[in-house]
Amino acid sequence: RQMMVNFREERGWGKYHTPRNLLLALVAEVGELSELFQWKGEVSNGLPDWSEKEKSDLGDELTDVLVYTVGLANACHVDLPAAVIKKMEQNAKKYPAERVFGSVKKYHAYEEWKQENSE
Ligand SMILES: Nc1ccn([C@H]2C[C@H](O)[C@@H](COP(=O)(O)OP(=O)(O)OP(=O)(O)O)O2)c(=O)n1
Repeated sequence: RQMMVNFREERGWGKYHTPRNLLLALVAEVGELSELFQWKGEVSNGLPDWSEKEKSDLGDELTDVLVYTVGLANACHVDLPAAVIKKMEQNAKKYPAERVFGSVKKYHAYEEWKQENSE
Protein backbone atom coordinates (compact mmCIF):
# COMPACT_ATOMS: atom_id res chain seq x y z
CA ARG A 1 0.00 0.00 0.00
CA GLN A 2 2.81 2.42 0.88
CA MET A 3 4.55 1.77 -2.49
CA MET A 4 1.34 2.70 -4.25
CA VAL A 5 0.86 5.85 -2.21
CA ASN A 6 4.45 6.90 -2.96
CA PHE A 7 4.03 6.17 -6.68
CA ARG A 8 0.86 8.28 -6.77
CA GLU A 9 2.22 11.19 -4.72
CA GLU A 10 5.51 11.42 -6.65
CA ARG A 11 3.46 11.97 -9.81
CA GLY A 12 0.87 14.35 -8.44
CA TRP A 13 -1.86 11.85 -9.30
CA GLY A 14 -3.67 11.88 -5.96
CA LYS A 15 -6.50 14.01 -7.34
CA TYR A 16 -7.22 11.41 -10.03
CA HIS A 17 -7.20 8.43 -7.66
CA THR A 18 -10.81 8.83 -6.58
CA PRO A 19 -13.03 5.80 -5.83
CA ARG A 20 -14.91 5.91 -9.13
CA ASN A 21 -11.76 6.40 -11.24
CA LEU A 22 -10.00 3.56 -9.45
CA LEU A 23 -13.00 1.28 -9.87
CA LEU A 24 -13.08 1.97 -13.62
CA ALA A 25 -9.32 1.40 -13.87
CA LEU A 26 -9.76 -1.88 -11.98
CA VAL A 27 -12.51 -3.06 -14.34
CA ALA A 28 -10.36 -2.13 -17.36
CA GLU A 29 -7.47 -4.18 -15.98
CA VAL A 30 -9.77 -7.16 -15.31
CA GLY A 31 -10.70 -6.86 -19.01
CA GLU A 32 -7.01 -6.99 -19.99
CA LEU A 33 -6.53 -10.00 -17.70
CA SER A 34 -9.50 -11.75 -19.35
CA GLU A 35 -8.07 -11.04 -22.79
CA LEU A 36 -5.10 -13.29 -22.01
CA PHE A 37 -7.49 -16.22 -21.53
CA GLN A 38 -9.80 -15.30 -24.40
CA TRP A 39 -10.42 -18.09 -26.96
CA LYS A 40 -8.02 -20.47 -25.27
CA GLY A 41 -10.72 -22.79 -23.92
CA GLU A 42 -10.01 -24.49 -20.57
CA VAL A 43 -6.51 -23.87 -19.28
CA SER A 44 -4.64 -26.38 -17.09
CA ASN A 45 -3.19 -25.42 -13.72
CA GLY A 46 0.34 -24.12 -14.10
CA LEU A 47 -0.37 -23.02 -17.69
CA PRO A 48 1.81 -25.73 -19.34
CA ASP A 49 0.91 -24.58 -22.87
CA TRP A 50 1.60 -20.89 -22.31
CA SER A 51 4.77 -19.13 -23.49
CA GLU A 52 7.04 -17.35 -21.01
CA LYS A 53 5.86 -14.04 -22.51
CA GLU A 54 2.21 -14.95 -21.85
CA LYS A 55 3.02 -15.96 -18.28
CA SER A 56 4.89 -12.72 -17.71
CA ASP A 57 1.99 -10.71 -19.16
CA LEU A 58 -0.34 -12.57 -16.80
CA GLY A 59 1.79 -11.53 -13.82
CA ASP A 60 1.63 -7.92 -15.02
CA GLU A 61 -2.15 -7.92 -15.42
CA LEU A 62 -2.74 -9.63 -12.07
CA THR A 63 -0.52 -6.99 -10.49
CA ASP A 64 -2.49 -4.16 -12.10
CA VAL A 65 -5.72 -5.66 -10.73
CA LEU A 66 -4.16 -5.97 -7.27
CA VAL A 67 -2.71 -2.43 -7.38
CA TYR A 68 -6.07 -0.87 -8.27
CA THR A 69 -7.89 -3.08 -5.73
CA VAL A 70 -5.56 -1.89 -2.97
CA GLY A 71 -5.89 1.70 -4.24
CA LEU A 72 -9.69 1.50 -4.26
CA ALA A 73 -9.76 0.10 -0.72
CA ASN A 74 -7.43 2.89 0.36
CA ALA A 75 -9.53 5.62 -1.28
CA CYS A 76 -12.65 4.20 0.40
CA HIS A 77 -10.91 3.84 3.79
CA VAL A 78 -11.46 0.09 3.80
CA ASP A 79 -8.94 -1.77 5.97
CA LEU A 80 -8.29 -4.50 3.40
CA PRO A 81 -6.21 -6.90 5.55
CA ALA A 82 -8.90 -6.77 8.27
CA ALA A 83 -11.66 -7.16 5.66
CA VAL A 84 -9.94 -10.24 4.19
CA ILE A 85 -9.69 -11.93 7.59
CA LYS A 86 -13.34 -11.14 8.38
CA LYS A 87 -14.54 -12.41 5.02
CA MET A 88 -12.50 -15.61 5.21
CA GLU A 89 -14.00 -16.30 8.64
CA GLN A 90 -17.48 -15.77 7.19
CA ASN A 91 -16.64 -18.10 4.29
CA ALA A 92 -15.48 -20.81 6.68
CA LYS A 93 -18.81 -20.61 8.56
CA LYS A 94 -20.83 -20.60 5.35
CA TYR A 95 -18.94 -23.57 3.92
CA PRO A 96 -18.11 -25.96 6.81
CA ALA A 97 -15.26 -28.16 5.53
CA GLU A 98 -16.73 -31.35 7.02
CA ARG A 99 -19.99 -30.71 5.14
CA VAL A 100 -18.83 -29.42 1.76
CA PHE A 101 -15.59 -31.33 1.21
CA GLY A 102 -15.20 -32.14 -2.50
CA SER A 103 -18.39 -30.32 -3.53
CA VAL A 104 -18.66 -26.79 -4.91
CA LYS A 105 -22.42 -26.31 -4.54
CA LYS A 106 -23.55 -22.80 -3.54
CA TYR A 107 -24.01 -22.30 0.19
CA HIS A 108 -27.84 -22.36 0.00
CA ALA A 109 -27.56 -26.11 -0.50
CA TYR A 110 -26.04 -26.46 3.00
CA GLU A 111 -28.50 -24.24 4.90
CA GLU A 112 -30.64 -27.21 5.89
CA TRP A 113 -27.61 -29.08 7.23
CA LYS A 114 -26.51 -26.01 9.20
CA GLN A 115 -29.96 -25.64 10.82
CA GLU A 116 -30.06 -29.32 11.76
CA ASN A 117 -26.61 -29.11 13.33
CA SER A 118 -27.26 -25.94 15.30
CA GLU A 119 -30.31 -27.36 17.11
N1 LIG B 1 -3.15 7.10 -13.22
C1 LIG B 1 -2.50 5.94 -13.03
C2 LIG B 1 -1.94 5.26 -14.10
C3 LIG B 1 -1.28 4.07 -13.87
N2 LIG B 1 -1.17 3.59 -12.61
C4 LIG B 1 -0.47 2.34 -12.33
C5 LIG B 1 -1.40 1.26 -11.80
C6 LIG B 1 -1.21 0.08 -12.72
O1 LIG B 1 -0.33 -0.87 -12.08
C7 LIG B 1 -0.51 0.62 -13.95
C8 LIG B 1 -1.45 0.85 -15.10
O2 LIG B 1 -0.75 1.47 -16.14
P1 LIG B 1 -1.41 1.68 -17.58
O3 LIG B 1 -2.64 2.52 -17.44
O4 LIG B 1 -0.33 2.20 -18.48
O5 LIG B 1 -1.93 0.25 -18.01
P2 LIG B 1 -1.12 -1.05 -18.46
O6 LIG B 1 0.15 -1.18 -17.66
O7 LIG B 1 -2.11 -2.16 -18.40
O8 LIG B 1 -0.70 -0.73 -19.96
P3 LIG B 1 -1.56 -1.05 -21.28
O9 LIG B 1 -2.89 -0.38 -21.07
O10 LIG B 1 -0.76 -0.46 -22.40
O11 LIG B 1 -1.68 -2.53 -21.36
O12 LIG B 1 0.09 1.86 -13.53
C9 LIG B 1 -1.72 4.30 -11.56
O13 LIG B 1 -1.61 3.88 -10.42
N3 LIG B 1 -2.38 5.45 -11.79
